[in-house]
Amino acid sequence: MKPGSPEWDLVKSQVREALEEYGCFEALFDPILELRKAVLGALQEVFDLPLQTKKLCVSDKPFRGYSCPPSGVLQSMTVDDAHIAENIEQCLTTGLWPQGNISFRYIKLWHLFTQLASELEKTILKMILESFGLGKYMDELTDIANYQLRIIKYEKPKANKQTIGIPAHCSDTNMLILLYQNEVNGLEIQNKDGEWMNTKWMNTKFSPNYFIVIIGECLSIWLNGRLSSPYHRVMMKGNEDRYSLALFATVSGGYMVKFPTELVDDKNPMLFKPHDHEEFLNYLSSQVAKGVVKSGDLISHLKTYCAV
Ligand SMILES: O=C(O)CCC(=O)C(=O)O
Ligand SMILES: [Fe+2]
Repeated sequence: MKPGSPEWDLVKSQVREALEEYGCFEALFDPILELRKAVLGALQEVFDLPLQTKKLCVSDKPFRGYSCPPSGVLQSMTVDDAHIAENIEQCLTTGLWPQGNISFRYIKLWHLFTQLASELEKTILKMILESFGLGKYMDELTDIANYQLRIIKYEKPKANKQTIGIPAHCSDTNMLILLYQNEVNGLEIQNKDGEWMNTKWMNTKFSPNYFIVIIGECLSIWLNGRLSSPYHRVMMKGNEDRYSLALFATVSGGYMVKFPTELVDDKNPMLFKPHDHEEFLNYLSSQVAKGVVKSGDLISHLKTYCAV
């Protein structure tokens, strides 16, 4: 799709409409089909490793590395700047397979996945910016982009009872989230009337070539509150494990997230102070450590942090 073509303009207006109404949409993206089997197979192999091995995937930055919250339903591994293959290599090779070998296949796969998904993300971001007449900021936001890749496993419920995979939250503190999953549905997104819509609502038949795209808090703040991040959660039922890959497109530390002046006028006062995103994550992590912030909190920590 060429920027400026009639098709581009049509999709751009659909993206804007969907984000205003739901804060999310489904994007069909065929190039991902080539990687699907290998990428999902690799996820399964990684999460099948012993717990002590997975725990070796660590990071000195908060909310990266291996994580397994107490519920035991969910496990995840997050790599920062995953568009740089060495970062995936460092997480997998030094952490999980010090002897190399097997990990090189995964590095290539996840790097390719990140590259493909980030291309899609850039197209979507460009459409969003253009729809607000802010296309000139695209280069700046591309320069400071950080693509975090999170791989996630949700255990199938025990005793066939529905369980919570991730509690409801609207607090993904990034620009855009692109979610890709195996055939086990479970993601639910809340609409403006407070009703939970599952992925079936978005796609009556599961299709292996789609991403769910959700707007994150950081972009909502950058847009001075013009679009909002929807509450979403993962509910597990049935007798199969769910695997998903989340590409969190975020901003690099050191960059001050500040909305463009075009978005402020007499009718639209400034709602948020500029912030350095990495500083915010350090602050949030200290609040989690103190027990002040808990998983399942229904507030937007970033918006509270930046509110004027
Ligand atoms: O796995 C999914 O589909 C959702 C993941 C999610 O919402 C998150 O990691 O914040
Ligand atoms: Fe989320």
